[in-house]
Amino acid sequence: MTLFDLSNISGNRYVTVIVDCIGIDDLLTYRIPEDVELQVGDILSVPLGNRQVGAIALQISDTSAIDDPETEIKEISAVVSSGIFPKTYWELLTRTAEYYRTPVMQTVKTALPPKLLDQSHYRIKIKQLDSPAANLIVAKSAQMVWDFLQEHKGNSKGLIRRYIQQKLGRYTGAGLRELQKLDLVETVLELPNRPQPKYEDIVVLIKVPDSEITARQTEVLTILQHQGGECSKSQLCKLAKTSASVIQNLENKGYIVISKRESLRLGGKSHTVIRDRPKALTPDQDLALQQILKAIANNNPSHFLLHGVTGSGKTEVYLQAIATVLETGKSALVLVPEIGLTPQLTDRFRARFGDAKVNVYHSQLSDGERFDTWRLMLTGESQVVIGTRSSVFAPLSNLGLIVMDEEHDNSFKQDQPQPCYHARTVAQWRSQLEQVPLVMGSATPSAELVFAQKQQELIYLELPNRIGNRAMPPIEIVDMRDEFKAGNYSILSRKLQGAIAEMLEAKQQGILFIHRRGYSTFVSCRSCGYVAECPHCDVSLSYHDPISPTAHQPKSAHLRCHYCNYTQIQPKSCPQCNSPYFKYFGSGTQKVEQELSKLFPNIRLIRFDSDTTRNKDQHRLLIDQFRAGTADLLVGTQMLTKGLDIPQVTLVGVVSADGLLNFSDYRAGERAAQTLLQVAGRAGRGEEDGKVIMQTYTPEHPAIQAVQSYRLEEFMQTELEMREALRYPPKGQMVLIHLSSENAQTVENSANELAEYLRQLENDWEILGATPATIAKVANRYRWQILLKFMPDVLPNVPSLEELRMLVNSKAVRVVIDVDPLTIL
Ligand SMILES: Nc1ncnc2c1ncn2[C@@H]1O[C@H](COP(=O)(O)OP(=O)(O)OP(=O)(O)O)[C@@H](O)[C@H]1O
Ligand SMILES: [Zn+2]
Ligand SMILES: [Zn+2]
Repeated sequence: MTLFDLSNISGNRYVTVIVDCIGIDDLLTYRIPEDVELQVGDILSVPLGNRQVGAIALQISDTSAIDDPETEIKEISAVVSSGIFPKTYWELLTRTAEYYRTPVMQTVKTALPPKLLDQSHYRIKIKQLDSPAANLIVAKSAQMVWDFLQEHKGNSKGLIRRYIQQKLGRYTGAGLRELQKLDLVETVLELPNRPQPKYEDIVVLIKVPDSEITARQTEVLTILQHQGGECSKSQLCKLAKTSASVIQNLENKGYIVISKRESLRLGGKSHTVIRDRPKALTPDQDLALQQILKAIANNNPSHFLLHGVTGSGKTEVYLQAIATVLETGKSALVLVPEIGLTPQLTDRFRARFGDAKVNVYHSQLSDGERFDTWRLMLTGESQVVIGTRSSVFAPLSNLGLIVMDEEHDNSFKQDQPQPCYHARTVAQWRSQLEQVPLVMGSATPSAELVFAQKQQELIYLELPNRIGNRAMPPIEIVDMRDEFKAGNYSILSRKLQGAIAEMLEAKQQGILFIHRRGYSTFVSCRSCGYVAECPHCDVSLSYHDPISPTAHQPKSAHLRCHYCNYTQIQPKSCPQCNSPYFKYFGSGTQKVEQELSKLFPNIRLIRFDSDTTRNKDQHRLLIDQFRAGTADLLVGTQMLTKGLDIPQVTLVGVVSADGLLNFSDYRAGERAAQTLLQVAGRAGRGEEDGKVIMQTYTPEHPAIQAVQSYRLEEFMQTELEMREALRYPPKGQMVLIHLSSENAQTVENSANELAEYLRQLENDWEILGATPATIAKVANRYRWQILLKFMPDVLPNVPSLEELRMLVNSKAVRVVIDVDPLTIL
């Protein structure tokens, strides 16, 4: 405010806040008391009705947003905590809200863990016990609070703010304010204890048993030998049913050595592992690392694409870059597609940096765990945070590097709740705001990054070969039409059957991939063609065998809706014509399982799909079992494509590539090529060579051709040219507006009216729709959509979610806005 600005003579300042109160999503405005200093992002306590609630300061200004002079603007009660967020944090959140056309409040809720604003997590501490400033206390209230704090000075953690408030009531706010001004007290967010490293005794065999020792001692050493010559002392005691003294005796005699080693919590359990050492890099890895290190050293917000075939050592490059970041006392953020599916990755980080340095953050954590991890990030200590998409908002204050692994993965995009943000887009902003490099890695880069590379907006780093120059497994394409002609009606081609037989013979392991679209098995009546449909959705029900291993499902054969989970028992006869004969369509995991058991009666299978992996530890368990060799073949869906690194796998089979290709979506080709190449990359990662067999009815499809030669570059170039011509993303931009309602007519009318209104706005955009969604009804809600297509500079003209809600103006219609949708089906 300048001296001559008369608009605000009173010197009032206002703050716009979000409050922590269920049901209140609006931004509220409060007056800032004259003697209070505020920063955006401060945590406040404000009056709301007759309560005090937590709030976050979002915007500070000289003018209030409230025009009505009659409205009384209340004062904030207190600043609970100041400066706990990184400076640019709120800018990142507001930019996200703006771009994704969603209210700030909703965006903030996505980013912050629950209960953050709860005052009981904040403590007041005396800064210096006998500070002379204590003599300067004037007000009675300040003196009361000061005396109260003195009384409790024995408590070194300080007092919970709410507790002081309970004891001293209305004096607290004003009193604390004065003490804070005199710099006598400080507010701290209570931090949970960081887990301390645990150590364990490890026994290592150094001399094989000989005639010098007793039979019992020989037995203990033999057991140790069977454990690979190394295991923890406690485990050896258990396995050999012996005591610590017997083991000590063996050390004294020189057969073993006992040493302490850090025990790491891998996959939730405690494991004692050798701390992993950095590997000597290959020249390609080193070249990539050097460029990243240069950007780190110069705080250069460069964006890197680390393009490396599967198994080329990308993770090793991340690890070494992060080691440097940690050495300089800064933190690193590592974004991964789905933690549950990649426990191996987390393990590798823990093994390299130790438990205490690595925090894992994802949505499967409980509220309490999330809150604790969050607070650990706020300490400002140097650390690595590995997490799924929402960790792009991790409040690390001294960030040195952002890594995004498998950047092409669709799970980086949020579909609900809104904002429907893409973590890659947000990560790019964050890199710029915080002046840190961003490394995006992939074996199959997304069209967005290929486009950015063409525009020279990123630095391209390549790892063209697998570690140890291991060959990429050759990919054989089997034309399923030929199988049919040759009289083979099995879902498995002769070639794939042969390869499985060979694999079993050689006692190797394999993976069979089934696309999720082909996952469903439909049941239809042989005489009248009746197909059971979900009563709540516009889809057919899928058949599930009675042998399901999860407890959630009925014991008998049943039908289930994959959209709303509606389940019913498979009827004994057709409800339409009473015929008892049904036909089973599709090639779901269960059907493939049955076929395999028929062809190879002794084959040991593990089924890996959303039926068998309901609970969060199940993924890991099944993968661990498979790794340990308890099965020959892992049969599963999409989930198998992600980062699975099992050296014994020599065969990868794709039952049908067609489900991926036959999509009307403009991204289908890109997605199919990426998925198939990722699946192929699971084979031949160990000593033995691998091979891949892909079954399809359209071997001539360009995506299949590209995958077979392991070269997506040309394919992606053609894709991009095609999309550019149509002004499709990444050159153009899209926004999808979804409307849904339990009332079919209401939603249809609203959708049509909205589309009509948008057309009249005459922006430089194309409007497609309103049309019913591909699946027109889900969980009893009728769904319509409107697609906007434009060049990126038009985005700010797209109505925001709030505006759309006003335009639709019907409580019965739910509106969702999806900027940069990944599917427009
Ligand atoms: N320079 C190196 N020397 C020896 N081994 C290495 C080196 N770099 C990586 N490795 C090992 O090679 C294997 C593959 O490396 P890594 O997992 O880093 O590859 P990746 O590109 O991340 O693989 P994917 O994309 O398939 O997950 C790992 O077992 C890793 O420990
Ligand atoms: Zn029938
Ligand atoms: Zn349903």
